[in-house]
Amino acid sequence: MIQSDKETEPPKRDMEISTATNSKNGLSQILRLVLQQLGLFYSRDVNGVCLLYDLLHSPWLLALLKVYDCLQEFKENQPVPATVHAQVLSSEVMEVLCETPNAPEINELRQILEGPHFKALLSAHDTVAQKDFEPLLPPLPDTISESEEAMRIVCLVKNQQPLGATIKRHEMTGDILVARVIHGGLAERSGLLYAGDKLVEVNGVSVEGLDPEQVIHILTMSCGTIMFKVVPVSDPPVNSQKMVYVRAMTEYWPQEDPSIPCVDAGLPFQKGDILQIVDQNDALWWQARRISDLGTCAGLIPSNHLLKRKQREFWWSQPYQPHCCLKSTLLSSMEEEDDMKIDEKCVEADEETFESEELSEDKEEFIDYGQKFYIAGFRRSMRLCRRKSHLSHLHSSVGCTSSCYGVVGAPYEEVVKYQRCPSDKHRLIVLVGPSGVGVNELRRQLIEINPSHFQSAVPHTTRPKKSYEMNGREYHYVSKETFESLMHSHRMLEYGEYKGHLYGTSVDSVQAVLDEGKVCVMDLEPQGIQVARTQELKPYVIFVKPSNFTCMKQSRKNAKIITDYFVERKFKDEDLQEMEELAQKMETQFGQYFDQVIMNDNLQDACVQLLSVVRKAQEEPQWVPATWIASATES
Ligand SMILES: Nc1ncnc2c1ncn2[C@@H]1O[C@H](COP(=O)(O)OP(=O)(O)OP(=O)(O)O)[C@@H](O)[C@H]1O
Repeated sequence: MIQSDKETEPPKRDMEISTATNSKNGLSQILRLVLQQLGLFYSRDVNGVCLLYDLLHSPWLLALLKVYDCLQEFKENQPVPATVHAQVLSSEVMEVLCETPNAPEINELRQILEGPHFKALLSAHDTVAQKDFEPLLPPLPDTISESEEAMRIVCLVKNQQPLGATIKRHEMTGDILVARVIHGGLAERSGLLYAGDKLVEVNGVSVEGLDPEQVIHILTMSCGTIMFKVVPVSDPPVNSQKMVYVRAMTEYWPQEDPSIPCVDAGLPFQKGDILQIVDQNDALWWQARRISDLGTCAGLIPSNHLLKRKQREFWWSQPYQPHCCLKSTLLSSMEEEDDMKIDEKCVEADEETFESEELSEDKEEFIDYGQKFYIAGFRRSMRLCRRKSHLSHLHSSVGCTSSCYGVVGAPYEEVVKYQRCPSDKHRLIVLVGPSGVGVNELRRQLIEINPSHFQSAVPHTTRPKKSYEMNGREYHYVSKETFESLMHSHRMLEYGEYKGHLYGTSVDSVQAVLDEGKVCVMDLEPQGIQVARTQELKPYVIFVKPSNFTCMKQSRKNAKIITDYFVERKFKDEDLQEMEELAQKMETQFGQYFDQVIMNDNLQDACVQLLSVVRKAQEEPQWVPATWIASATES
């Protein structure tokens, strides 16, 4: 059939198509002309044309368009029925025919008028002509007892999806009530069931005296249409609350929660998920959707108050651990002593070697773009100081549960979409990752791509300035008192001690970069994220993650890590294992703060991804804590 069509008349030209758009010619006429045009491409075997040709040529589409054209025609002509009582007319004709003497034509007409199809046709005609589309209801009984409650019959067709309502038993009366109707579910979409409705019958079976579980069993066993007889609640609840968006600061698994009213209605979520809260009417159980699944029906989540209570209970039930999250990132003197012992045992380098290492690193801190640029914030001592706090954190956090941070803060953080105006300062870009994963390498590469746009913050130190250094370039050299005053006034994003000197990065150093209209890129220990999360810096946090051990072993075979011992050495298997382990811990403990995760396997790919993510962070709308925006408008 298609082949014969391919050989049909030569295609008509544009003239015909333009006349075909005249409404009188109808859609099927347009389709006919399109098919003729397509015939030309079909014979030339142009890619995809066969598919389009077959689709447009399908009999169902042609039939549909004909129906459409007919309806259009009737709409324009606006036909009016000659009579709205065709059935009555037909009966009258039949009566007349019965009195008429027998003749073959009269018998034939009688047969036609008595035929069931014809009668049905006349009935349909009258229904349409009288516009009588309401269903025929049985008349109301003459006597209705005053005490009888008004009932509502609700029929729902159960398909693959759940009904979207939960039930409970009234503590005093024992009645089975609709406890809640899930937003977007079948029951809610029907508009016929409300929280508080009393269930009387399900599929003709009385629920009086039954347990909610028994009612659920009846429902589970039913398929197809389910009929509920309910006594409607006198005041159906109206949800007038505005939609709220929150970031989950902890995780929740309904299957593991024995207190959830209905496990199947629960919404599991992970740290960092953005949730749309659609109903907070219940003090204990809210209804929410993940923003990645807004089309689905909502699920139950514990309210802020309930989840906090659960976290507290869980926390107290755990064996005592020195919770690292409550500690300062500053090393205790005891840990420092231990580290010194390790240094004494393993290191044969002296201060002089250290100095020359620092000197050699200085050379790398320049990038050449015809002109020399100095890149601050990559100093070995600063990185080693960070590494120490990193390791101390790793060791002290063994056994620290993932709920640890959740207990300290709220389980949900209200968020809003924030779009940075071009005149606003840039958002601080924070890179986080386990030691050696490539945080500094990526940061360095990003700055090298555009040093006039990306910049690091200049750290502070209490160590004396060396002869070849410049205040405000390698470091801001300050006294111990000044450093400590910055620490105590919370102006330090992170700080630590290395070889008896303090090192750290201040909010003001970051601000200085942002004030110049540049994007400040810094790496931070994850404990520092909370300090950096302020309205003034609006940090966008990127977690740099290692890939699996085998891939890392391959990609890092020529790479070197800096060590405590003033030398760079090749990666060992233990380094890669430790990196993987630490990355997992970081994700478990701090995943709620990560705006983006980048896997650093192939360096070039990771770099391209980083550039794109950083651009999006500055130019596209992002979810940020509502307090960042509220405080901006209030001030
Ligand atoms: N994707 C990669 N492929 C190969 N080598 C890499 C990759 N990423 C980083 N490296 C190399 O791995 C080594 C360690 O990276 P980097 O110094 O950036 O680590 P880091 O995450 O900053 O940790 P630290 O500050 O503790 O040293 C460097 O030699 C770097 O060039």
